Amino acid sequence: MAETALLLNQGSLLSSVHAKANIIENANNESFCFVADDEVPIIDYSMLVSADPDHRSKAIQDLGKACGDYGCFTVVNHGLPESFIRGVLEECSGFFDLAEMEKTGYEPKGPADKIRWGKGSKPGDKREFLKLISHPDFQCPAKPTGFSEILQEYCKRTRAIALEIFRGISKSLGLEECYIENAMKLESGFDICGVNTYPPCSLPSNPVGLLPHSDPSLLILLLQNVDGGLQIQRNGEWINTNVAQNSIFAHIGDHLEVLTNGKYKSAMHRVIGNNKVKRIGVPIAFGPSLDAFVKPAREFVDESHRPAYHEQTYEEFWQTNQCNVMEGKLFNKGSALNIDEGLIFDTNGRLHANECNFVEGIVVFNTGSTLNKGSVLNVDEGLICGTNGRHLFEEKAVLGRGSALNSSEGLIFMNTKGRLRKVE
Ligand SMILES: O=C(O)CCC(=O)C(=O)O
Ligand SMILES: [Fe+2]
Repeated sequence: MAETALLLNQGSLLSSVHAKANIIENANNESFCFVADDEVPIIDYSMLVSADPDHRSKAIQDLGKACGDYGCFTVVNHGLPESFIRGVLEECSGFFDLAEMEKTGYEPKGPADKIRWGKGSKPGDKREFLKLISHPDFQCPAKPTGFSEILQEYCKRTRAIALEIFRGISKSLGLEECYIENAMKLESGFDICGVNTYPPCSLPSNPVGLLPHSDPSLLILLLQNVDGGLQIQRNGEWINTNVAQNSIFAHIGDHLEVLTNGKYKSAMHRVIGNNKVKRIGVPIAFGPSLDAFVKPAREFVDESHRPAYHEQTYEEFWQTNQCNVMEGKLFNKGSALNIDEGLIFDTNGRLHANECNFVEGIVVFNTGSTLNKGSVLNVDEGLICGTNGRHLFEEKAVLGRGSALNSSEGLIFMNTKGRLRKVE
């Protein structure tokens, strides 16, 4: 992997920065400094849309492997001009340069907000962010001049790229090209564009800029001004994403995981800051239509692959996760879940198979548990706690590296060397 993280645009965000080297040298051996020697697959978009069937079929094969093995990939040769990308990043940066009073008008007021601005409030969330609905009705702050226009154009052009990727993904799953598009009613897909900035962080204190999470939606395309900083988790280990100049990072969202019944899993990711430059990240999350019913498609369900996810419309999902736009997991803190005997959650609070076994990285409420139907669970960053009862966990459960379990209501589940331990 390249040691040098290149800045992708010019001007105030200019020059090159050794972000990766700084992080590793200064991180005091804490968990974030361990980065596996692995690289994110690259998808050549021009091959994916090629008229040559051999090129296209090779690209589809690569795409399927990337989705199945990594849950993410870097898109190159997507056709967006470099000057256009630079312009988008500059205008996004310009929004954050506005006087604070221009931005506070977009502070969240209620679930109907179409534009939200705010700052990360948790330790490990150093972002200032703007979130807006980019489809079906594009919403954007009017200032600075030119911001809305270029961002709208970017969202439109990126959407066209995302649709081609969805066609490739459908084919890679052995389905009709338009399968995902039709099943998820993407013509009226609910897309959210995020614009994030992270100040340079003072190392060697904890440099996490955004805590580990997966994103709702089907697919996320992310533009960033620095090559370095975004990490994804694979097989329990963090790997750096090597996003070369003018390329776009893509990762799978939770709802594609649901639709494929876990065949293509959403990518856990986080942002590590650097001590040189402010980072700009522009993720667009392409989601189903609000009225699309998202559940494991029958093509992915059989005797040995039972439906492993909750079924709901995309709108129902947002209704129970209103305040967490682009910030987390399918089931966030405060979600009220109806618990059936034997439901399984992974350490990110995602609902898994309805079986009573322990699997690596998965926490199971077994049938002997006094967590009853109707219990409310608060799920937060690997912390799983019941508000009305005991949890029974198998002693032999093993957690994947990077899991963080904490205390809950008198029971502590510790992740010491990856082993789950129950403390009375
Ligand atoms: O800002 C970034 O680079 C990534 C942000 C992200 O993962 C998110 O907003 O969900
Ligand atoms: Fe994210």
